[in-house]
This record gives sequence, C-alpha cells and structure tokens, in this order.
Amino acid sequence: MILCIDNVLTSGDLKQIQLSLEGAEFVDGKLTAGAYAKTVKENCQLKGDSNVAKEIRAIINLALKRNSLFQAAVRPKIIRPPLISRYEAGMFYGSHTDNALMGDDVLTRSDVSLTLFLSNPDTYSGGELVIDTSLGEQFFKLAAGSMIVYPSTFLHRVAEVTEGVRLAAVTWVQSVVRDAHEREMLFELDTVRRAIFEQYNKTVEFDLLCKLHANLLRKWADV
Ligand SMILES: O=C(O)CCC(=O)C(=O)O
Ligand SMILES: [Fe+2]
Repeated sequence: MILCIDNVLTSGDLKQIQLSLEGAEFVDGKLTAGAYAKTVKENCQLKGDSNVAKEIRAIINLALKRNSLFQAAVRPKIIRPPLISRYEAGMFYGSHTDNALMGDDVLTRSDVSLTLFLSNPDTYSGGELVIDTSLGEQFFKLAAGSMIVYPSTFLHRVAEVTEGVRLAAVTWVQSVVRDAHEREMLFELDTVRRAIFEQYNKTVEFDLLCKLHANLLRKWADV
C-alpha cells in the first residue's frame, strides 16, 4: 500500500525546520547510499552528526509518534534516524532499491520507506518521487509537511529538479508486521473496527472484529 498522509508537520514545525536549515552544512548524499545506488545519487544531505540534524530529527520523530494514521498503517518497530536531503537544479536520484538491511551495530530491516516533503511544491520544478508500481510509474510531489509511505520493495527514483530547491526528510521503518499485504489487511480491519465502534459502540460484532484483529496480529507480528 502506498499512502499519502497530509499535515504530518504543523506549520510551526515547518517554520522551525526551514529556519534551522538556513546556512546549515550539507554534504554529498553518496556518503549514505549503497554501492549501486551511489552511482545514480546526485544530491546533498544535512551533516548527520550536526546539532541542526539532531533538532530536526527530534521534531520529525515526535510528529511520527503523534500521527495515528502512520502508526496504524505502518506499525513501526524501529524508525531509522531521518536523513534531510537537498536537491538543487540539476540534482536527482536515479532508479534504485533501498538496502534491505541498514545500520552498523544494530541492523534494521527496511519494510517501509517514507519521504516527508519539506519544501512548498510551488518553489521548485521537477523533484517528484517516482515509484515503479504494477500500474507503471506513479509521480508524487506533496505539500510541505505531507508524507508518503510505501513498501521498501519498490524500485523508485527522484526526478531531476530543474528549478528551485527540494528539501525532504527520508527514512526507513522496520514494521512489527513484516509482510506488506498482511500489514495492509490489518490496517483495513482496524479502520473498519474503529468505524463500527464510532457508529454503534461496543457491540457483539465489534468484539468479534477486535478478536479477529488481535488474533491476526498475534499470528503475523514479528516482535
Ligand atoms: O527523496 C525522496 O523522495 C526519496 C529518496 C530516496 O529514495 C532515498 O534516499 O533512498
Ligand atoms: Fe530510496
């Protein structure tokens, strides 16, 4: 399931992030890419060990924690520290798959990839996240503060920015539910369960849905 979630960041969060990024030090994005992805990655990234990067990561982590749609759809177990990327005119990230395992000491399996857009789409041309799905390439360019989450199994790329600057945060999540289809079914069941509770309260049918949801989660959870 590919899911776009609006208003992940508040306008206050966005202002704070955009302010912190003014004059911040960016490095070559190739430093954090896998061996093959490196050959097609032309962007800059905020220096990972800087205070600015720590401040921004804290804002994003809080925003992910409070977002109930993200929590229900992705069921995060481990969230990698977000990378803040910057694409100026002429920059792009060619077609690649994200590494399956990430990290040095503790390995994180990338089940879900996410991009949180930080620039207003009117301020740059190009720069779409392009995901290669069974329906063909799908192009995404979201409002600043909105986020797309998608299974890390897809080939994807960032189209060349032809004008302006594209700022985005990207990261990867190891989910409690490893399999994308199982995760999606649990999310749908949970959505129906909530809707039934809102409409009819705690009925026998609601209890049965809760039992089904809990038992499937027990079966599929990888904790
Ligand atoms: O910036 C994006 O939207 C995606 C970047 C990406 O694919 C990556 O960093 O692996
Ligand atoms: Fe990627």
